[in-house]
Amino acid sequence: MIEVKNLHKSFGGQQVLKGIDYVFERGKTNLIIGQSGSGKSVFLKCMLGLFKPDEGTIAYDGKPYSSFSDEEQRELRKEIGMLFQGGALFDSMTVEENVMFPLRMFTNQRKKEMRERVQEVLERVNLEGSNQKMPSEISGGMQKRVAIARAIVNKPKYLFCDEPNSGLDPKTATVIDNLIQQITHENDITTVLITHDMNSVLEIGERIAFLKDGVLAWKGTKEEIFKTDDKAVTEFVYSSDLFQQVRAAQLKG
Ligand SMILES: Nc1ncnc2c1ncn2[C@@H]1O[C@H](COP(=O)(O)OP(=O)(O)OP(=O)(O)O)[C@@H](O)[C@H]1O
Repeated sequence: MIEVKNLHKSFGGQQVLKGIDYVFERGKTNLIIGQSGSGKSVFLKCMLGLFKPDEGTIAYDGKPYSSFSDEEQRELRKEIGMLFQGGALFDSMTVEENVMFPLRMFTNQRKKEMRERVQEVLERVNLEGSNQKMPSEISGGMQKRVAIARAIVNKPKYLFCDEPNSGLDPKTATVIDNLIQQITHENDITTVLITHDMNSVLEIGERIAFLKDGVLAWKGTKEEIFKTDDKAVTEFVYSSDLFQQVRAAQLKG
């Protein structure tokens, strides 16, 4: 669980986050949605410790980050898995080397142990047999699965995903969404996922935080987002054809 209280962040004179209170639940896919420039990435970067909030607290399983010692900050970094937009694999490394990278960085495991763990996670993302391939030799969807394997290889407590679906066709995007959700449930991870994809909202929006101009304008579930009359949310989600079609079907049925 990640508990955010009264989070403020400005750059120069521009207030980007204006006092956000929110709880990201453990074992759930927690989505952050909102228009471009609403502050989603800045919010994520505050939780990753890349930006220092001007005001407010972020607590990881009950412990505020501001009270962490240097050692505890290092420990927290080990407990975080990150899935970057575009996958961000190392092009010059094989699939196995990519996935092994966090183990080399953060553990003292022997090669045999690391290889066994890599094998386990590659099997989990259905990529057994691809260990020695280079990223350029596999499809975009497979690259995302390698990136997921790398993000979970260290058994993270927290998984942050920045638009994990970007650049994928809708069917592959759904496979990736479902995989992230299954892994979140299986391992009881607190998963925070930024998305622009309304299909993801429908598929895995167990908890949704809607940001508007740096304010948490609405929160709820994928079931609730169809029922809300909140103007800011409806304006945003019904700009998507998919939502309009689902709403029309609901009204008919
Ligand atoms: N390092 C920075 N320095 C100055 N301003 C920044 C910095 N990072 C973000 N901003 C500003 O904060 C605002 C919110 O940006 P942010 O990237 O969080 O939006 P977003 O909701 O993630 O948008 P998008 O959906 O397009 O990725 C923008 O006006 C942006 O210019």
